[in-house]
Amino acid sequence: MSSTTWESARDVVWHAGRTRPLAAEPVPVDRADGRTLADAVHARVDLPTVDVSAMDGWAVAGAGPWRLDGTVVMGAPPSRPMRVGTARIITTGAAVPPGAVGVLRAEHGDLLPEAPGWLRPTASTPLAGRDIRRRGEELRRGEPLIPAGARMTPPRLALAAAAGHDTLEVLAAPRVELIVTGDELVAAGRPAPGAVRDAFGPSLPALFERLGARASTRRVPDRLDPFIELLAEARPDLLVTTGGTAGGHGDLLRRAIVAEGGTIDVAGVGMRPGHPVLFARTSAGVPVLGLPGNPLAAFTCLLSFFPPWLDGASCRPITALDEVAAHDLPATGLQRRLAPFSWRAGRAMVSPWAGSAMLRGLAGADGLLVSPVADGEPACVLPLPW
Ligand SMILES: Nc1nc2c(c(=O)[nH]1)N[C@H]1C(S)=C(S)[C@@H](COP(=O)(O)OP(=O)(O)OC[C@H]3O[C@@H](n4cnc5c(N)ncnc54)[C@H](O)[C@@H]3O)O[C@H]1N2
Ligand code: MOO
Repeated sequence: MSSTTWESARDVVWHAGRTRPLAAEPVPVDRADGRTLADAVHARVDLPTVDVSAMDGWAVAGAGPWRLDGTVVMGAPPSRPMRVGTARIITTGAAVPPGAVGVLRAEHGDLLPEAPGWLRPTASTPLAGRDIRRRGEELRRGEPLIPAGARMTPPRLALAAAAGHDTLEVLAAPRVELIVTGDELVAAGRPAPGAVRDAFGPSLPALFERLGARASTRRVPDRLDPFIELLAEARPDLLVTTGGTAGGHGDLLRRAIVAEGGTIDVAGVGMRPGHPVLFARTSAGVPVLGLPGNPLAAFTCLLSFFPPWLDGASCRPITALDEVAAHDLPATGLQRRLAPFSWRAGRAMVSPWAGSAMLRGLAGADGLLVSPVADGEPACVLPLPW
């Protein structure tokens, strides 16, 4: 299969995710922050559940002065009906008794010193319906509140709890199996001249965690047989490999996928760095994202293709990217260039360390810029999850 455009490759990966959605599981509301909803959340009650006071003061019936007639108990259902000419002490959020015309704020009334137990207004504000939050004015029972595929945030947790939910159906965190190849790699210490310290083992699991996934990591020798065996046995939601993608004599991944009986959907993408990236499925249908070994290329590919895969597997549309008009990345046609950038005076400025094998640019960047197709067009921004 020949090289695919960056956009089409993101679509292919999204569709692959969509055909194998993540499993759903119930979690208590207070454990659901950051999780993705498997089902839409609907209101289980009207909010407010009854007419409630919006202020501290008195619920009043008829025009003043009023005779004081007790206190509304906070959190209790609406109390006995009020008679015209009476007032009841009420606090913010307490149920307004039937028969009340409105709420007189504490600062707008006075207890009469000459007539204990009587209240008079001190401001001439109309009282009909005043400072009452009506039952269901925020939401109605059965109304959809948060759509399936949305990520839970603290205010969404608050909304779900307020609407009566104890548990939520969320998607299981995707299980990623990360396979790091490269016999030249050393796992610890200061690399000797010519040696290469493994940059992915310590960083990509953390990146997956930030993207909402759980990764386990394995090192595999640069030999075909163990790789084929691994592909045949792997059952994660997504298998991610690093290295061995380029079309030279190594080309370990492509040969292993074909030998295992898998299917290659994307063999190379019109992007730099990252053009040898590969997307495939094993014979058991497990999706495989093959990242190039060059460090920046691996990151540009992961940040280009993992989020669309996760959007698909979470049954939501592909997340649209922000655009930036003020940037210094030249147009490169359908062959996109991706570069770490920083904001300077409102302009996205590309890092001088944007080479495929470099890490220094990304380590200090605000985002990754994707070059426009034609001059004068905005560039788009791949957000960084840190
Ligand atoms: N004949 C060709 N050679 C290359 C091509 C090509 O099209 N034809 N493409 C170049 C591009 S572009 C890239 S990107 C790389 C992709 O290489 P591979 O995916 O095959 O990866 P390796 O050969 O295993 O490694 C490349 C490079 O990256 C270093 N590396 C690998 N893993 C790690 C790691 N975990 N931590 C740090 N550095 C790592 C590795 O040592 C190599 O230096 O191919 C070009 N060549
Ligand atoms: O695609 Mo390569 O990643 O330019 O170095």
